[in-house]
Amino acid sequence: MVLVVVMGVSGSGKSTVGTLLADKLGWKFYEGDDYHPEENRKKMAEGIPLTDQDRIPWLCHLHDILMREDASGQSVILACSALKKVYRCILENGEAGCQSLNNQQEEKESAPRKILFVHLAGPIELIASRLEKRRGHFMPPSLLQSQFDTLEPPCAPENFITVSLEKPVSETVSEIERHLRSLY
Ligand SMILES: Nc1ncnc2c1ncn2[C@@H]1O[C@H](COP(=O)(O)OP(=O)(O)O)[C@@H](O)[C@H]1O
Ligand SMILES: O=C(O)[C@H](O)[C@@H](O)[C@H](O)[C@H](O)COP(=O)(O)O
Repeated sequence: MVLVVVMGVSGSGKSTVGTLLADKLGWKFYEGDDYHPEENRKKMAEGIPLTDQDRIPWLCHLHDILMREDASGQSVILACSALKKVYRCILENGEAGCQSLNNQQEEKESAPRKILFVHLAGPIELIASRLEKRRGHFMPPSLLQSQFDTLEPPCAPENFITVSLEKPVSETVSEIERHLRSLY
C-alpha cells in the first residue's frame, strides 16, 4: 500500500493539497493537526513553539495510524509538518526504530522506505501572506519563523519529492499525482 506524508511548515498547504490529492486518488486522508493533544494546541495558540518532547508522542501516534492502515491494505495521505529528519524517522519506524534522537547513525539506512514524503516548499513571505488571510485556525502566523528555523528539508537517502507551493493547488496536486502514478 502507498503511504504519502505531505509535509512542510505551517501554512505551506499540506491540508489543502493533501485533501484534494486524497479525493482525486480515492485514498484515505488524515489531518495530523487533529491528533495533537490539547496541551500542544494550547501552546501553539499562545505562540509557543513545540519541542521534541511535545511532538514525539504525537508522531508515534501518527506512526501507529499509518502502520495500521498499511496492514489493512489502505493507501493513505497524511498531512503532517514532519519538520525534522528524526520526526520523519519516527513516522516511518516508530520511536524504537530511531534509537537515539541525536544519533542519526542509528537509523537503519538500508531498511526499505515505505513512506513517500512530499515536501511543499516555498518562500516565507508568500506563506506568511497566506497565513495572514487564513481564518479559524489555532496556529498564529507569528510561529512561522520558528517553523522555518526547525525545518530540516528532506535529503538523500530519504524517500521524498519537493514540490513548489507557489503554483495553483490543482497544478501541485497533478504534479504529485503524476509522480505517484510513475511509481506505482
Ligand atoms: N497553492 C496555493 N495557492 C494559494 N493559496 C494556497 C495554496 N496552498 C494553500 N493555500 C492557502 O494557504 C493557507 C494555508 O494552507 P493550509 O492547507 O491550511 O496549510 P497547512 O495545512 O500546511 O498549514 C490556506 O488558507 C490555503 O487556502
Ligand atoms: O510540528 C509542529 O510544530 C506543528 O505540527 C505545526 O507544524 C503545525 O503546522 C501546526 O499543527 C499548525 O497547523 P498547520 O500546519 O495546519 O498550520
